Amino acid sequence: MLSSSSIALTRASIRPSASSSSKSILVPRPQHKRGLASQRITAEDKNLIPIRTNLRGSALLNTPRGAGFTREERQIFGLEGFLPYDVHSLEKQALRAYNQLLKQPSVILKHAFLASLRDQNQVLFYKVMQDHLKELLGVLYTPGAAEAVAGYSSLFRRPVGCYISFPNQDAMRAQLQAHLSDVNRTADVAFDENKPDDAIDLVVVTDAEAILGIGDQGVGGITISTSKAALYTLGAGINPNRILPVVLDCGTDNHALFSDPLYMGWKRTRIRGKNYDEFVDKFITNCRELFPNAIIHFEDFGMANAYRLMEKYKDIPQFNDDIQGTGAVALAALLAAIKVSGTSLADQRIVIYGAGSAGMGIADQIKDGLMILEGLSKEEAARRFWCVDRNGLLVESMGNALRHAQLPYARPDEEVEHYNREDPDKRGVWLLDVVKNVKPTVLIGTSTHTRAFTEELVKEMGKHVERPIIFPMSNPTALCEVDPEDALKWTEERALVATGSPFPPVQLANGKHYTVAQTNNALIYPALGLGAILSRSRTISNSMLMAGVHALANLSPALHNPEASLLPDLADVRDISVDVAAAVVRQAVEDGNATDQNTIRIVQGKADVTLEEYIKARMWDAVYRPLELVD
Ligand SMILES: NC(=O)c1ccc[n+]([C@@H]2O[C@H](COP(=O)([O-])OP(=O)(O)OC[C@H]3O[C@@H](n4cnc5c(N)ncnc54)[C@H](O)[C@@H]3O)[C@@H](O)[C@H]2O)c1
Ligand SMILES: O=C(O)C[C@H](O)C(=O)O
Ligand SMILES: [Mn+2]
Repeated sequence: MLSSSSIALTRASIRPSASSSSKSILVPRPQHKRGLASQRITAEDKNLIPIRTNLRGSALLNTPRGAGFTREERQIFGLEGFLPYDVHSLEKQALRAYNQLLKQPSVILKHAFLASLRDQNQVLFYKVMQDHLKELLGVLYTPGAAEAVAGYSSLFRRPVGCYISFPNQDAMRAQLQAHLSDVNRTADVAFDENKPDDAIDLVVVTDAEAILGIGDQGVGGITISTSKAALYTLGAGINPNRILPVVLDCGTDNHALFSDPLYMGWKRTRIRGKNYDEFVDKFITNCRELFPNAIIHFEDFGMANAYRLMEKYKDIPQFNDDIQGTGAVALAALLAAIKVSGTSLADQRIVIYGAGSAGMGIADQIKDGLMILEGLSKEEAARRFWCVDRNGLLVESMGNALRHAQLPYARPDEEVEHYNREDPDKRGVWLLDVVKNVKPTVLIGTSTHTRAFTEELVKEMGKHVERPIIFPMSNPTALCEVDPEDALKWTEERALVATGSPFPPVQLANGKHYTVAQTNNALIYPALGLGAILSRSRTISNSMLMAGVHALANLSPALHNPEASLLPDLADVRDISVDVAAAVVRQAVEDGNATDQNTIRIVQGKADVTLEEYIKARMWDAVYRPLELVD
């Protein structure tokens, strides 16, 4: 990503391709102009804008393109003796790298290969990923990332990202400043001048207490931050050099890590309470001061902290991906599913299994949908939900055992007294009882409880509803509540299914294939972030989220073909992101949240580019931009 306010090149100021002559590399720097002229830059032009570097010789190999350095660049930068003779295109390099990757025998080794490739040659890494996105997302991101996080300390080769550790917190500002200086030393940060306070657009931070469905992973959580960061680049073209992936090492309560002699994090039980709050607050305050334009993405915090922090920092540009990103993608899939089933949102009876961050985030987002789209009151909307957690259905008498976010959804105890129960002696009301009594139209899994949606349960649901909507959203794959193939089989193929992790298409009796939508927040968070960054939004509001939901739901293939996937393919995330980010930007402007004058003028129709063109022109591409020698 580049800073929208700092783009200042017009088409006329951009030189032809660097490979045309050695002189072209040495031409004087393009004239920088500020202001609205910059809106005319196009998606093609941006890749011809030179990267300026004062490095020479082998030092430049750290701004690597390996065999991709052109003949001219090799002469000018003194690289000839460092490289084999032949010049290889990025395409050829990508082919070689991909062939090497294929030789890795397991997902974890493939993940490690990709991590090394990213360290060695960022552009090549993104090119390989982009060329094989569908296949490699599952290696780099969910489910592959889970294994890499869990095995972090044994697999470690070199540090990536930013480690902020509780025992070192006194020097936190200096640590973050060191990262900022590092970013500012990176050649490919901005398309024009690199203003020191403008270099970081995005901070992706985890405290690693609730990584995917695999729990507390301590310092290994950095890999979820770096994986999510890579998705921002792949999915929304945010410049990878302008993203800071962070782990807040608050200790760990995972005893397996604790007793591992190779564990690399801080070997203490997790800090809690005041110590924790002050530590996080110090981090956020420093980020706001040092990176004033950056948005903050919270990832995989434990539920209690996740909700508290989201509320505490609601006035700054931040969001919690597990709560808000997941809620948004689930609502988009649900809007598509109800269209296919020919029902309305207000008609749904929704059972959520796993009332944690994701489950309650989904409930909140659907509740907002019911209020905005169907005109229901908050209370009426909340009555559409039955949430089941470890102790069974959430009911009012659970009192203090209910978490704050769960309170609106607790059912009156009288209601369940008359339930037919499998086992009336059990204290709680369990999922099967709930399904039998509620006869839900929608069943969502965010429980981490593998195969909890049993044959009996799914068949029971299918008895009462023509098109059961079943979203087993737990990640990674092994924790999914039901295999989509089973859900379809047990409902005579009537179910509308979407999962959090990728699943192959299911062959139907008629020989056709049912594509299972991957209802993963990766389909929306990159564009949400992009929209917030481009508009320099003061906050990330619910209405911006809802705008993103509608844009995503409108791209559902199922709207045109009821047999098609409920959501567009994650492999097309980059195109999807243009529409979603545009919707987010428009909403930010409409809400008065946007502060970037360029985007405001474009949305108001006062510029000669469309918002979509402008967004595409600001996306970072995996290409070798020409190099420009400076002293
Ligand atoms: N598809 C997506 O985009 C997406 C996004 C976020 C989270 N998730 C997945 O959702 C799952 C939960 O994540 P989270 O962040 O909400 O975690 P969380 O820990 O906040 O929530 C999990 C909840 O499930 C409950 N639970 C655990 N075991 C249970 C059981 N056997 N029966 C009933 N309830 C049980 C827990 O008590 C907790 O309330 C994870 O697998 C995660 O990967 C998916
Ligand atoms: O990381 C993912 O795959 C989605 C989500 O944020 C999760 O925690 O499972
Ligand atoms: Mn997550």
